[in-house]
Amino acid sequence: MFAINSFGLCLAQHKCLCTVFDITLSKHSAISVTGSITSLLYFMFPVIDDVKSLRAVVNPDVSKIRNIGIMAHIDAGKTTTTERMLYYSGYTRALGDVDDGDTVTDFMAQERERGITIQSAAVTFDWKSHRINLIDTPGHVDFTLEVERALRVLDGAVAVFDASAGVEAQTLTVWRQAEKHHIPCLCFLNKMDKPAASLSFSMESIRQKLKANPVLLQIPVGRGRDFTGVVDLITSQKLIWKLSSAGGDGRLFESAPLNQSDEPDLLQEVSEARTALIEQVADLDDEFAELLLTDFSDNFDAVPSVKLQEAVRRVTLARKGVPVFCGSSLKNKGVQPLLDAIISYLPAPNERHHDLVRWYKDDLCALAFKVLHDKQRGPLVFLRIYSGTLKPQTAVHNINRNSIERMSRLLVPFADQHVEIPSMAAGNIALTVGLKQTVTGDTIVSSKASAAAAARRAHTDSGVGKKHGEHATVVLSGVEVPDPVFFCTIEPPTMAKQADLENALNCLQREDPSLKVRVDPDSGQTILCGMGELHIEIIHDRIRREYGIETHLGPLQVAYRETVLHKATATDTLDRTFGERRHVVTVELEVRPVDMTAGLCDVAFTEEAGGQLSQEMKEAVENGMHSSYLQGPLLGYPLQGVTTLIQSVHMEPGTSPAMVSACVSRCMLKALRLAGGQVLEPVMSLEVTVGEGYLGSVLGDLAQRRGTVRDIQSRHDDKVLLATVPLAEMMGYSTVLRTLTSGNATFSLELDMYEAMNVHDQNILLKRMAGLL
Ligand SMILES: Nc1nc2c(ncn2[C@@H]2O[C@H](COP(=O)(O)OP(=O)(O)OP(=O)(O)O)[C@@H](O)[C@H]2O)c(=O)[nH]1
Repeated sequence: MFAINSFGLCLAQHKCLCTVFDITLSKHSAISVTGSITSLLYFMFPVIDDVKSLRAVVNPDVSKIRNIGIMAHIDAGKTTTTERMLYYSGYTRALGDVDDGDTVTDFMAQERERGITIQSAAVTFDWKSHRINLIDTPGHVDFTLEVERALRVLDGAVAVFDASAGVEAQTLTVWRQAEKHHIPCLCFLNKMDKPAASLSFSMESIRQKLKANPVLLQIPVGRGRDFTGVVDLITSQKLIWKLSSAGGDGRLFESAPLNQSDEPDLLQEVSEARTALIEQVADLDDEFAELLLTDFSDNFDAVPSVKLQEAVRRVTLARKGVPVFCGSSLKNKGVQPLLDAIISYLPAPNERHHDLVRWYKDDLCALAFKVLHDKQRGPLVFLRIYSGTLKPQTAVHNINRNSIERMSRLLVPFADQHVEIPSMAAGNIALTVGLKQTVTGDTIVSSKASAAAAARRAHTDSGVGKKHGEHATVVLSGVEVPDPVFFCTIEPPTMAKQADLENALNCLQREDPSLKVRVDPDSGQTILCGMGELHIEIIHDRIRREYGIETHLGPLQVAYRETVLHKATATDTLDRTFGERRHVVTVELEVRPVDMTAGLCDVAFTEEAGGQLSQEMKEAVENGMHSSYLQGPLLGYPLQGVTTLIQSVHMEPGTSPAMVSACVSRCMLKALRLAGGQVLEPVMSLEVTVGEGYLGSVLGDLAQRRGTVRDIQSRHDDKVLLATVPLAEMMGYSTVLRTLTSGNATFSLELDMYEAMNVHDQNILLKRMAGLL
C-alpha cells in the first residue's frame, strides 16, 4: 500500500495502515448500541474526513503533546503494550507479536530474533487529538543506559509490571532512574490474564519495594483466564472486552455504568475502592480535601468524576502518588484506557520545569539523546526540542563540540518509518539527518550568538554558565555513562579489514556511549568494553550483520580496579635536555586511601605548592596524575578510592608542562608501589526467581561462585533469591541456570559495588594474569 503526503513524498507502507494525516488526525467516535442508551461501543478507526491543516499535524499545540517512556523489567510486556497502542491508534494494520518476531518497535534483527528490546525506539502516534511520542525502552540490565537516555528527555513514564510478579529487580532500577529525573509515572499491571496475577500483591509490592504511593484507579473484572475488563473508579464505568474464544483484536469494548444487576461482590469491591480512592486523594491534595469537606462530606458518591480526575492529575504531576491501571496487552484488554490515562494524567511538555532552557527564551535549544546509523542517510540524531523551532536545511550550532552543522532533513519517527516534515516546535521529539558530529548528550542551538546570549542572560541572572573555551555556555545536562564491567579483544579477519572495523566501532560508539573502545598500548590490540555479556555479544553480532565484518572476540574479561592500602610519600626528579633546552623538575607527593564508595580519585595541592604554580603548570600536574590513575601498579587497572596531595613542585625556568606531567606520573608510580596495591572486583547484586523445587541446586551452585545470599522471599509458588556475587564468577550463568532448573528460573544481574578481594583470591588472580596458572 502507498500513500502520498502533501510534500509529494511517496511512503512505502511496510506496516503502516495510515498516512501521516490519518495517524495524526484520527478521531475516535462513539456510537450508541441498540437496546441500551448507556452502553457504548468504541470504534478505534480513524475518521478521515476530520482533516485539519498540515500545520496541526506537524506541530500540535504543546499542551497536546505527551513525551512518554514505557519502562519495566525484562518481559513485563512493554513491547506488546506498545504494539497494541500503535494498532488501536490506527498506525498499524495488524497486531505485532514479540513471540512471532514481527513487532514495529523491536525492529533490529536481534530484537526480533531474541524477542527482546535493545534500542529504545521512538514511536510517534496520535490518540484523541493528542500527539504521543513514545519510547519503548529495553528491560535488560545490560542496556540500562538506553533507559537513562530516554528518561532524560521524557515528561512522563508508564511502568509496566507483570501482575503475577509485582516489582522485579530491573523495575526498581528504572524506577530510581525516573525518580532521579523527577518524572511523573503511571503503573500498568499487565498480564492480568495469568492465573497467578494479583492486584493486591502488586499494589503491596509497589508500596514496599518502590516506596511509592499507588493510587488505584481500576478494579479488574474477573480473575486469571476470566479477566474480561476493568471498572474505572473515577467514573464507575465498567469496561468489558467481549472477545470470542478464538480471541479478537480488542478494538471494540463495551462501556456501561455499574448497576444493581452486577455481581454484589464486584459492587462492594468497587464501592470500597472508590471511597478509599477519594480519601487517599483528599490526603494528598489540599484543594480536593477542601472541596470534599465543604460540599460532599456526607456523600462521597456525589463527588463529580471530573473533580476527582483533576485532583488525581495534580497528585500525579506533584509525584505524590502513582495511578495504577490493569490489563492484559497480549489478550487485548485494557490498553485503550491506558492511552486515555496518558493524556489525562501525564504532563504536557509545558507543565515540566526545565531549568536551563529559560535562558534561551524562544531561541532553539534541543538535546541530542540518541544517534542511529543508517547506511543510506548516515547518522540519524534524535533531538528533544526544549525551546524554539527546528527547520531542515539550516545550520545549527553544537555547543559541546563548538561546531556548526547543517541539518538536511527533519523527520517524525514512526518506529522504522520516518515521515519528512518542514518544521518542528518546542516540546516535540524529532529525528534529524545531516548532523555528522553530534553525539548523545550534546546541546544544539541555532547559532553561536544565540548560545552566547543565553549564557549572558544566565550569568547576569544567577551566575550559571560554564567556561567553555572563551565563551561561557549553557548546556543541558546529558546522560551519565556508567563504566563498563567487561572487556575483550576484538580482531578483524585480516589486517585489510582493520580500517572497516574501526569505522564500524566508531559508528557503534556514537550510537551507544556505554560501549568503549580502546587500543592496548602494549599489544596494539583493539579492546571492546561493555556493560555485560549480552551487550558485547550484541555488538559482535551487529558488526557482522550491519557492517559485514566477521570478527574474532578474545575471552571475556572482568574490568577490575585497584586501590592502595596505606599512605606513602615519594619524591622524583626528572632532568632531560632536548636540543638546546634543559628541563629539570622535582616533585614530592603523598598518596593515601580514601572511602572507596566515593569512587573517583582526586588530587589536592598544599597551600605552598598551589600558590607557587601557574595555572598551566597546575593543569600539567593534574594531567600527570590522571594518567597515573588510569593504570594501577598491580595489574594496570584504573585506580579508585585514592587521593593525592602534591606537596611541592620545583622546576628550573624553561621546563615544559609535558615534562612536569611525565615527572608527576613517574613519582606517582613510586608512591603507589610503596603504598601497597589492592585489587577491587565488581560485585553484582543477583536476583533469581526459581521454582521452589530447584532452589537447592541454585543455592549450591551459588556457593561455588563465592556468592552471599542476602534474602530468600516467596512469590506465589516461586522463590526469589537475593544475593551478591563477584562478576568474575558469573560468566555463562544464564546457560548454567537454564540447565540446573530445566528453564524454570529467570535472573537479573546488576553492578552493586567494587569490593576488595581477599588475599587468597587476589593471589590466584595475580598468578593467573602473570600466566603462572
Ligand atoms: N500472559 C500474558 N503474556 C503477555 C502479556 N503481555 C506480554 N506477554 C508475553 O510476555 C513476553 C514478553 O513480552 P514483551 O512485550 O516482549 O516484553 P518486554 O517488556 O518488551 O520485554 P523486553 O523488550 O525484552 O524488555 C512475551 O512472550 C509476550 O507474549 C499479557 O498481557 N499476558
